Amino acid sequence: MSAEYTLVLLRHGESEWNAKNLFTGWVDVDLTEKGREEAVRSGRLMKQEGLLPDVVHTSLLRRAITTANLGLDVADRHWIPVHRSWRLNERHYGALQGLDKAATRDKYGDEQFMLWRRSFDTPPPPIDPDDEFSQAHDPRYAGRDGEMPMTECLKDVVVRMLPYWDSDIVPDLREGQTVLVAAHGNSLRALVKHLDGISDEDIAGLNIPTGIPLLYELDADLRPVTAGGRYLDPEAAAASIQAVANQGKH
Ligand SMILES: O=C(O)[C@@H](CO)OP(=O)(O)O
Repeated sequence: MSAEYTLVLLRHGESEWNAKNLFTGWVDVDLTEKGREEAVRSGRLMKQEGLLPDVVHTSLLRRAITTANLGLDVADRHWIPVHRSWRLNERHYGALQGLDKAATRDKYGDEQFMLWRRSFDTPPPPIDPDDEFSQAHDPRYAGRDGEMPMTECLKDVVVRMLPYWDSDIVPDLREGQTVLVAAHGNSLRALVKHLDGISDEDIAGLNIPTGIPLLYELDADLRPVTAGGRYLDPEAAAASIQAVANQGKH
């Protein structure tokens, strides 16, 4: 299999709610200082590897948008076209948005906590539209009434993300562009599941680190030449993956 297309996936740097250990989902929190440094470093890594994106796709959330901006600036690619879609947003965490992960684990137990966090098809309870952490009245989603999630499991994310992959990202790849997708832990898990053909069970064990570019070289059928792709800094990725997996533990 020879590499035909170049795709770079980038989860945003550490967010304020990652640092506080809160379920985030669609809540539009900013990066921490550490998250900004991670974003800058991601740009340096791309530049060092000569991986220069021609186009970037992001979610509608600040942490992904700012990560892409900071990284691309360092890589001198601040000028490339940008496309944004709610379909790349983080998984909507329903009524868990804004709750402390460790307290939620203590209250509901390990099994329920992991079902909500990592099972493929068990969504958390839906959020009340008038909850302070609901996006029901957020103008960026105006007119999306039918499509506006109140909670999502990973399966739901796959269903809403894949149409954008097919309609917007794949055509850029087929044109031979190096494509950067700057998104989120769970929207990228959905994409990686699709690319690598990971089963509904095994995807539970896959975590994406913050701020480390993940390179996928794809063959003519858009299949990864190397399963799982390659992190540009594998050591930092391994440490960060462990930290994500451990979230919710005291
Ligand atoms: O809170 C969230 O939105 C996500 C990503 O930060 O967390 P988790 O890794 O627990 O799915």
